[in-house]
Amino acid sequence: MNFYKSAASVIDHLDKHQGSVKGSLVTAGLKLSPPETKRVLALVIETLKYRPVLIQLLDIVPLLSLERTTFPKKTPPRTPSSRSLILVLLHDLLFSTKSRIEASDKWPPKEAILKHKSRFHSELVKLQIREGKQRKEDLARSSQGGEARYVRWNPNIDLSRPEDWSLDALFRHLKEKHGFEHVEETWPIPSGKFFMDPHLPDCLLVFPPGTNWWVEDEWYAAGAVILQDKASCFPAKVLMHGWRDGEGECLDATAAPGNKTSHLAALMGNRSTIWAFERSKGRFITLEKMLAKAGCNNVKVRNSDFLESNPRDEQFAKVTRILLDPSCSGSGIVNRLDYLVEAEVDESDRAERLEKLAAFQLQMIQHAFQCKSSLNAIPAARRIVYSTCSIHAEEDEQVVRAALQSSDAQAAGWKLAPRAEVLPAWSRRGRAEDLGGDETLAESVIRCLPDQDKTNGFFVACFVRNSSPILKSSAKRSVEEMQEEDAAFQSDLELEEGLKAKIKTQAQQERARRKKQSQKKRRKTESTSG
Ligand SMILES: C[S@@+](CC[C@H](N)C(=O)[O-])C[C@H]1O[C@@H](n2cnc3c(N)ncnc32)[C@H](O)[C@@H]1O
Repeated sequence: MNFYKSAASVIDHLDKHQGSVKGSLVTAGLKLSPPETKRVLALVIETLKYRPVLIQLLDIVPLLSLERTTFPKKTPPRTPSSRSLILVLLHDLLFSTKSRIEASDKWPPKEAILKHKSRFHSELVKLQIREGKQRKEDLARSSQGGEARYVRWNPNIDLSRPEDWSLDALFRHLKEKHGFEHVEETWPIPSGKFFMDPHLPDCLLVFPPGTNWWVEDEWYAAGAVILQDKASCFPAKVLMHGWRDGEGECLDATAAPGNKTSHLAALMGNRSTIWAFERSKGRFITLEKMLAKAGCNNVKVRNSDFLESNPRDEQFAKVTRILLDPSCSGSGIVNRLDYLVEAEVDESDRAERLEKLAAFQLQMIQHAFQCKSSLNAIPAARRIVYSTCSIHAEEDEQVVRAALQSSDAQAAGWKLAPRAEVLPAWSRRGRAEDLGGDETLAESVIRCLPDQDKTNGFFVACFVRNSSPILKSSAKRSVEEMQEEDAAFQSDLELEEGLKAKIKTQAQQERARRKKQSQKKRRKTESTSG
């Protein structure tokens, strides 16, 4: 295999399994001499440094579709993906010291790329100007990383305080105090601009990398904005799909530091109850502080181990939805490049560590599967979201598969929610090969890849069961109930499809209700005093 193909195979392998570059050389089955190893390692690391820029260029010059014959969508087994091959070749053409691809001019992949050489060069110059970089080398991924900074607007503060902390007020604040202008989604994000994220249009603001207006800002100090990566907002969003007031309560089994708990509280309009478990004493203190700052009024915190809780305890009888975001390897949190060059970790140590984590994660899911009411023998919990910030299939799809196959799942009828209920507009889904080849299961879960999705690496799966006291079978539901449910579902879809229908935020609705109430009170007082 030639030098470029070897490097591309390593990148494929890293994307799939993570680990160090050196480790990937071995596990990708490449047998190279020491000088070849050195050369391949250097190319992989350099390509990964420039990957965000290379991907932006490939969005503008879509080589995969322009040169489909040379770069097929599916490549034969034991050959690298076309995308990774293009990345390493393009890296050498644009960023290597010799600015050329070191292969015969007759090699079809080189020929195909060279056809578009001048276009790539001119687009690179444009990008450099847009980013304000003097040298093209300055486009390399820095240790700050990322293409965006995400900020979640927290409506709980607006709901619980007399002042105006609404989204509109935030937009005004950003314009007047920091000179930030609200625009439509644009990549790369121009400096001084921000937009609402198309997948979370009601709460997530997207700023250019390097933004830090919140330092010593009153909105941040008040807890009205929370710094939270986009992918980590997905679990609460998926868990609360179709939620209505009066449905029941929620449980967050692994809550600290509390970002997802406070997001859940916001999606519940700060009403009903969230039971929040945290095992560690130190992290529990952080959780309490965080929830107080975020104005969460509906959380009952427990400094205890979820696995030691009794899932059939009467106090949890009303819990219909559970969030499970257990400890994981954190391999998706990539804001530094150290994982690329870390000393080679012994493969067997790595496998053992992942095995232990996966066993714990599975145990947590199975414990949650048992949540049901002992009062009336009607299962209450009907929706469980499992998430990790890991990109290892061992902690993601493989745990989900084992959970589905467990006797607890089979006995209680737990299965995966369909894609339509799990952020359907998010295109990167699970790996079928780690779900027994089942494409439908793979479609049901979400994956995020660092660099490629402008988020941390992340995984979300949603288990559901039908035997719920709330969702009656369609035969028993009235036409009105079904229409209402369809409407709720449709509105979720519309939001997610990025149609950004002008919806009233919960805070606006709450303020209107409060205003109406006080007008009513005033009229009453006026009529009695008159
Ligand atoms: C990935 S973090 C959760 C992050 C949190 N969901 C957030 O978004 O801010 C996992 C947390 O679960 C806690 N934890 C791990 N095992 C637990 C258990 N069995 N019961 C309760 N908490 C647990 C850990 O101490 C850690 O704080």
